[in-house]
Amino acid sequence: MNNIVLTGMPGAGKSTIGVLLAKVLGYKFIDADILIQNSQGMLLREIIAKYGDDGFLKIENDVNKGITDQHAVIATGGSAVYCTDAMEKYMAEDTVIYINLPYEEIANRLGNIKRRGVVLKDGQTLKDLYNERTKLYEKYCHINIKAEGLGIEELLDSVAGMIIVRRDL
Ligand SMILES: Nc1ncnc2c1ncn2[C@@H]1O[C@H](COP(=O)(O)OP(=O)(O)O)[C@@H](O)[C@H]1O
Ligand SMILES: O=C(O)C1=C[C@@H](OP(=O)(O)O)[C@@H](O)[C@H](O)C1
Ligand SMILES: [Mg+2]
Repeated sequence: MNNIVLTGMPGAGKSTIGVLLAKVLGYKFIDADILIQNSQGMLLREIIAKYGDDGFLKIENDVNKGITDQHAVIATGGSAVYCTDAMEKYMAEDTVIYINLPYEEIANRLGNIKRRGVVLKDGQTLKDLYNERTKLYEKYCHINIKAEGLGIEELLDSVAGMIIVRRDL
């Protein structure tokens, strides 16, 4: 097993869990969103405003594909699931974990999603986005964690447990 890659909707807790998981496993922690910001010297929402959704996704694909670290927990951004090359590389080389939450729980966590910077087409609602992405998160994962109602520590235990089971297979 190489890297652990966390995917899921914005607000699912990828970044929060990722850093804690890295400590538990003794791995490095990489937040792909921070790599994207550093690569452009701009905030995510500024990159989206400047280059549009497609331009942002190209940068996101390149940044994720370009990660060469090993033994790292990688928190991807929610839109990484559209980055086909990067997701295929992650699926081939790493363990991809989808943090799967019901729509209502995501909606409650995301107040102003525009401020965070989300790849959302004009007229598309959060619900539309959730439905569109769910199929992709399910396609590009090795482990689908049902995280409904789990607090941070409970989710951490669940994810770490699944990784240990998979290692033992
Ligand atoms: N298991 C959890 N239960 C409740 N709130 C959580 C949980 N995990 C994360 N959060 C909260 O949800 C918000 C989004 O978390 P974040 O880690 O930034 O998500 P992501 O990286 O998936 O977008 C934060 O306010 C965080 O504190
Ligand atoms: O889902 C999205 O469209 C996005 C999620 C963000 O990351 P988080 O999932 O960590 O919030 C970030 O990559 C970018 O602003 C786009
Ligand atoms: Mg994040």
